[in-house]
Amino acid sequence: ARLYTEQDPVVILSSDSLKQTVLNSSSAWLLQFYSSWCGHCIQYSPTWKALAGDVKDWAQAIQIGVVDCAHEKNFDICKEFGIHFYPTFRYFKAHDTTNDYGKTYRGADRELQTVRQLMVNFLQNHTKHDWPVGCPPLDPARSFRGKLGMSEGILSLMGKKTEFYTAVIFEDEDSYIGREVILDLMPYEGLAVKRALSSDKLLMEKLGISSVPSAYLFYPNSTHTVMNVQKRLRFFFSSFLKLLPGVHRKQSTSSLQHPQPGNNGQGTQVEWKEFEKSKVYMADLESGLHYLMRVELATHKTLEGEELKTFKDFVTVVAKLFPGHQSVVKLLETLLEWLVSLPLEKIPYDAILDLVNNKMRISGLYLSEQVQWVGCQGSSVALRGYPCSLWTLFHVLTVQAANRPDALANTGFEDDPLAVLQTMRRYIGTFFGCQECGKHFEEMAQESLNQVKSVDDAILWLWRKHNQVNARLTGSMSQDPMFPKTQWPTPDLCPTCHEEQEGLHVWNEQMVLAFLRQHYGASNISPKYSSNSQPGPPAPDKPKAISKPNSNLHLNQNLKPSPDSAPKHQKRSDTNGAGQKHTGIQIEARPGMTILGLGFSRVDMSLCVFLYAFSCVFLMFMFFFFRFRSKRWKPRNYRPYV
Ligand SMILES: Cc1cc2nc3c(=O)[nH]c(=O)nc-3n(C[C@H](O)[C@H](O)[C@H](O)COP(=O)(O)OP(=O)(O)OC[C@H]3O[C@@H](n4cnc5c(N)ncnc54)[C@H](O)[C@@H]3O)c2cc1C
Repeated sequence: ARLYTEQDPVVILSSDSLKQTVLNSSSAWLLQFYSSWCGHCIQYSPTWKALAGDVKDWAQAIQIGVVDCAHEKNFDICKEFGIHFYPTFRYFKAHDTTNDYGKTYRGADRELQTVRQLMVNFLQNHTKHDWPVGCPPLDPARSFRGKLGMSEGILSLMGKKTEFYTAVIFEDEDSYIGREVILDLMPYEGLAVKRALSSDKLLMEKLGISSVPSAYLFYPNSTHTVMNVQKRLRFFFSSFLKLLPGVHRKQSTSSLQHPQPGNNGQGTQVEWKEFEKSKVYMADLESGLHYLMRVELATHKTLEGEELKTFKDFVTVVAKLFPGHQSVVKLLETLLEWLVSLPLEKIPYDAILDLVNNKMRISGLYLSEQVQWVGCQGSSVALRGYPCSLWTLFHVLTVQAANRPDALANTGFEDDPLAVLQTMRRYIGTFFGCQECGKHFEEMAQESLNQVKSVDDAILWLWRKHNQVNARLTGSMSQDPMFPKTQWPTPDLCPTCHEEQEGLHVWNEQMVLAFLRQHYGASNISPKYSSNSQPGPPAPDKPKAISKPNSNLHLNQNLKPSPDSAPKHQKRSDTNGAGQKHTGIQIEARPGMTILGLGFSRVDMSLCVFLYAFSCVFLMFMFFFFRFRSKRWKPRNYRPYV
């Protein structure tokens, strides 16, 4: 199942329901945008469920919801809300009509109590104009103004018959108990709960309160006394009050709770695909690339500075090393050419998406939009998938860098054994949705990446670090019970990788290296289940010619890369282009293209060419016509005496 189900006390939101639920709502909202593949989201889900259960009586004031950004249905909405990392926590004020995308909580402390207290603070940030319907005042009791302020208000209850109980929680100013008890009792009728501060000495003295927190109760029959609870804790105060005779839960509360939209169409049944453990599946790599390009990166509205550089380097490495189907490789190469030929320092991601989606309809470019996890499929839709495919992709790339030493020539990465790992490090640190994973990975890189001196070292470094992560996550909640985290490759996959020395298990790293080169080599990648398999077979493991940028491909031929903006490797590839093989990309008659944001149809383009040719012919004709006329005119009008 997905991380959250209808049985959980959270409201599951999706693209269909998110906006109409949280914008202009009568209550405030605290949403968690998560990704079901993100280990930290998985680990955090029990806390979030516990929090939602703990504050479910606060629903008239503030509600807890979740949005799964890994669900295809929610890709666009998560992009629109600018969700870059998971989990992202967003608050939405009640009655907010500004259509904004909420306020992000960036604190590192996500403990239940901290988040609950933040919810209280957030509620108090409302003004009296946008105060959530049904939420009682949370400020210290001062509703009756008089010379003595709040004391008089509460003291005026003494000896007075009322229709309901009034409970007053005495506490220090920074304590949350009073406000939490007020919110806990919100759906109950027959009593009012107020908060008073220990700084109100007069009131404390009059009611005989000597320590805080404590509670004082005014009965409807005008009697009053200190509330006698076993422990002065929120739960004890709240339970005591809920059990008072005559105090009932209001009938209508449940109707204010949001209906769970029938699993949101988030089907949990996925057909199981048979696969071999000893193979790598192209479908996983392509699904991973699809998710990376169209979902993970697409949450960034624009790419500039370091982000743009990281993206360009990532595309360079993948375009040159990805042993995929020609259609995918061509798409990556086209993207790379386009990126390096653009003089822009800032690129709107939508423009990149247009290319990834081949809006220009260049023949033979295609990356499937279908997600097909095979070797990376999980026993439930919430497990494995994307992070598994990302590991697989980078293992494949480290092996490709070793198997095809010339592949990165003229890219600025030639002879750099760290090309793939540094690119991965920067990608994971900059774009990977699981920020905590990125931090751990960065720590590992800082610790030992400088020890990598060859492409073989790079293969082994990534293998070691992946095993380190496996060891850390063994038994964690993100572990799929069907695919337990182990030190990999297991003896059944590679018996010679394992040895024993003095009764201790040791790796035979030479064997591990040989195994990794075979396992992640192009010939071990199965095309089974790949939606891209039709356009052409996967590229073989042989060295590939370096592509010479095809000038026809430049979206804007007038724009030459400025010396500063064109990356070093591109400048080199331009000058060394002679003798290099053509990428083989053929441009079909294009039905349309976009130049500087203006769309041109095929008819527009044909008209331009036609008019251009016609005006040339016309000008030439005019030139010869007048020249001929002037020659004839001169002798006829020659007057020697003038
Ligand atoms: C860079 C990175 C850092 C991450 N950090 C964290 C983290 O800090 N906390 C967290 O909860 N999750 C983290 N994740 C996610 C986590 O590592 C898993 O990817 C996720 O839990 C899915 O696990 P899985 O069972 O599919 O196997 P994965 O660990 O994703 O492995 C995928 C496949 O790679 C192969 N494999 C396994 N081990 C190795 C190895 N040592 N060398 C080569 N191939 C191997 C196996 O065939 C396996 O099926 C991270 C992911 C990435 C990409």
